[in-house]
Amino acid sequence: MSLFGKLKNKLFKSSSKLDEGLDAIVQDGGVEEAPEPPVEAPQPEPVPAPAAPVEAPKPADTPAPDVPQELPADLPDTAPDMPQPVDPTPVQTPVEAPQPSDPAPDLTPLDIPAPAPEAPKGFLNRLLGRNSAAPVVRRELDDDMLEQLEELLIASDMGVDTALRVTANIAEGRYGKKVSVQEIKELLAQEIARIMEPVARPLPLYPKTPQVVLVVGVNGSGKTTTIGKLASQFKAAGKHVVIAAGDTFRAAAVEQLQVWGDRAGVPVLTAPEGSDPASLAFDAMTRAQAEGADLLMIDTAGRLQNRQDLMEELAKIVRVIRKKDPDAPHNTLLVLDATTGQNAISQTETFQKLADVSGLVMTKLDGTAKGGVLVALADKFGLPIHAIGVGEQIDDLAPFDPEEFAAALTGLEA
Ligand SMILES: Nc1nc2c(ncn2[C@@H]2O[C@H](COP(=O)(O)OP(=O)(O)OP(=O)(O)O)[C@@H](O)[C@H]2O)c(=O)[nH]1
Repeated sequence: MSLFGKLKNKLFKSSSKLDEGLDAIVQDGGVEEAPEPPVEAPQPEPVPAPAAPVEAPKPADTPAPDVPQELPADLPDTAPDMPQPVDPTPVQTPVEAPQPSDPAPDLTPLDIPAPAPEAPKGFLNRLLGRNSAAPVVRRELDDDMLEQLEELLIASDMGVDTALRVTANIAEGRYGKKVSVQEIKELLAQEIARIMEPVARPLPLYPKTPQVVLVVGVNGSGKTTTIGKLASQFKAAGKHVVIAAGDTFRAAAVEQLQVWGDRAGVPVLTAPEGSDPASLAFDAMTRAQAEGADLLMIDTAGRLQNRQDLMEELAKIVRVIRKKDPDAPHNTLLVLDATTGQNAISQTETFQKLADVSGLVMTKLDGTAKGGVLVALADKFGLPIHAIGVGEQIDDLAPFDPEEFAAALTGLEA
């Protein structure tokens, strides 16, 4: 299965709440209606007989057009949202994160047949056993329905403000009209994709190295795993990566990061338990500069129980690495766990006060029904979403694709 197919499947697990809720809303008070009459293919105009006989070309002589049958239907020509390799010539503007030079085997599926060209309308439905003449339930988009919709979006963690605005946008110009489940899903997916589009941006890469990426987030949000996955992607793209295990207070956290460093084939700098994380960050910066590393990723502690301590710790790390490079850290990634729902909002607020957060990675989007919080985050903070975690394996970090996400969240079938 392709990476995108896999991602979609994983994300679809998160859709059930919204998906089922939308079905229920339209069914509730909806009326079964006869389907629209099938659209007939236009008949060619009768052509008047030519005055003189014209020899028609023999179809047998014409070679059949070479129609590719094996194109992967769900793969783009290039992976537009995947991180792109960096041009070695220095550039002033940030460039996107690199794409692994060794594409995962998942990226080359060839067994998904492309739909036959020129298929008549309804052909696919008939092929899939869907009766295009089956009645469709439609419900009038009235106050009751809009209220139910708002409640559903709020329950799906989109947040009150976002839910109200999305519902209002859906109602605009359609109030009093009848909509089917498919139509409401399409409208909702469009609204969600529109909100998410501006924040879907890969981690920018800068020509100046080492680029320092400070990784923050509460314990258990997936920082270690995300650092390991990112390191593996950058390493595969030919980047020299160094990791600093900055959560020096927990031996288990350091060990875990070493495991991920080994998996990614990237060195992990550690310091004795309880030592100063800022001192480790300074040493790591020295080593990264000496080795000509492209990226230095610094893990940090996530103890929100004592915010003052954590704030001072993060501030000290930043002060110290700025002695080596006044522009560092170049990115401060906040890692959020999607399964925490609305907590992700308060965590973002808190970490924005503790550190200069420049972008987000949302983990554990596989198998959660709380993916809606991403919409609220995008709407409220507008921070770039660099990547999403969709599993515990090293290749389970994907670029964020707003349309795919919106379709998965609403249960919209392609
Ligand atoms: N299903 C799933 N699990 C994930 C994902 N990302 C991380 N995890 C799991 O979440 C748990 C916590 O991840 P860590 O990377 O250790 O989190 P952390 O923020 O470093 O936590 P501390 O080490 O406690 O600070 C682990 O069991 C990971 O396997 C993801 O995208 N999907």
